Amino acid sequence: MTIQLYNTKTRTKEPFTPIDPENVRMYVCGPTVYDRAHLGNARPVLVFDILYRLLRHEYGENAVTYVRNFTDVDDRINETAQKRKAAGATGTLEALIRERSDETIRWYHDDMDALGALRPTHEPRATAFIAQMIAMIEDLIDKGHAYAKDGHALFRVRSYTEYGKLSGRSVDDMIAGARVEVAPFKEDPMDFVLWKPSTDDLPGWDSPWGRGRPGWHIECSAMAHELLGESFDIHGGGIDLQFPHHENEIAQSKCAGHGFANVWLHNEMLQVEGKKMSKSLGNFFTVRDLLNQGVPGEVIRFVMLSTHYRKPMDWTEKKRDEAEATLRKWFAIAENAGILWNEGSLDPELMNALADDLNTPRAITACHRLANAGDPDELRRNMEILGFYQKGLPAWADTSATHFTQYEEKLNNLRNIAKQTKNYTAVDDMKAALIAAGVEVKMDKENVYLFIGRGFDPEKLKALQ
Ligand SMILES: Nc1ncnc2c1ncn2[C@@H]1O[C@H](COP(=O)(O)OP(=O)(O)OP(=O)(O)O)[C@@H](O)[C@H]1O
Ligand SMILES: [Zn+2]
Repeated sequence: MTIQLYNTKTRTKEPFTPIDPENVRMYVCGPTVYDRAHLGNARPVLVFDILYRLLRHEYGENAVTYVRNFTDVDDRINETAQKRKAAGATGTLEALIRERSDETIRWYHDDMDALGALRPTHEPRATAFIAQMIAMIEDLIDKGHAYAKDGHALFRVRSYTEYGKLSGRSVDDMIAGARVEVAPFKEDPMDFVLWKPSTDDLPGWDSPWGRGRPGWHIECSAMAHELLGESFDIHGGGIDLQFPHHENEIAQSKCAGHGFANVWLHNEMLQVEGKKMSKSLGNFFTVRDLLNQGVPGEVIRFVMLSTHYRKPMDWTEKKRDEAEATLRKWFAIAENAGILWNEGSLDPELMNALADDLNTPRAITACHRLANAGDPDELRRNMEILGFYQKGLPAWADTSATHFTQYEEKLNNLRNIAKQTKNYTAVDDMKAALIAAGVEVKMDKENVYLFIGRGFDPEKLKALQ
């Protein structure tokens, strides 16, 4: 199978050839861990999860190294820690900063696990690689690509003639269009920060330029180099990072003499009314908000994969409902799979779609066809590669009749008693509790029938026992 990927660097779809098929290497820019991830942040996670699965399928489970970092040097993390300290929290500021990053990472894992995203091979925290960042900056200064001034280290953008190639802009256009900061310590307004001083009340690390902290861009260059080597195959992230973040990563790494990434992949944005969902615009909701509203992780995943990653998309109730209905149908078929469901091959149309620059909408169409054909083993196998079937059948889609029998019997008994006593309170109460647990209740003269409804919560159901 030939995997084709759209390389932002060349603006063409290219056949993918790894440097070393026994160790295919991918780096994706991860989150700044200051707060819960919003739904937009989940898009790159799911897109690169599909690519990770595809590469593992093609080259072998142990032949792919996937690195996604945590940016844990950030003013917004510090602010929360400072507020907690001011409110009387015990511990040093460093400890409170660490606590904030730790809890955000925990949330991130919980949320992305719920979407069925596999954990990357390495999830480095920037603060664990400060020494490598300092070494890389020193090297750039030695080579004349960077300079130190007033406690800062800056990258000399005009020393790298290829600057702007990834995003297809010239340095002068970028100066005209971008918000470049003019500062007394800069030779040129385009130059960007590799290292900056820290104030006494904030965390900092000793460096040849004084106590300070790294700029955001050097973090990714240093971690990618340390964990993936001089050259690697794929670098990914959202299109919002193409400039300046990725442009700067390339400049730093190339000038340090590294080959860096061969293929650049960028996912388009999740939007709200035509605008990027973002923290700064305030037009966001978190993955956890949706999960708490009873939207299953599989449904979120389905909606996200229904649009090709290079197209902008939005989240709508209609998409959610359709995704939920489709998955219910698929799970109802796939749950009848036999123990050897994993033995057969994957559907060629589905695999071709994924190999064609991760065409997940076409892969989903192929899955629809398999569902209509009705072979549970085959459907389950193909749902698995799309990540819909991670930990067995999800409770919300469990349609097995026995699941509800005890509750149906109990409600029926209550009704029989009520028919004698003419007091229906207990029946109405149980019905209300079932509905609150997301169960649909239907009754005819003889029987009670229960079905899984919207927002089904097995825990609430258990409380009714
Ligand atoms: N609306 C979006 N749609 C798709 N991807 C997004 C969106 N917003 C951010 N991303 C991606 O999420 C990842 C994590 O980004 P980062 O931590 O910088 O986001 P953030 O600063 O929390 O978000 P914001 O951009 O809302 O301020 C990056 O790969 C970024 O490209
Ligand atoms: Zn990055």
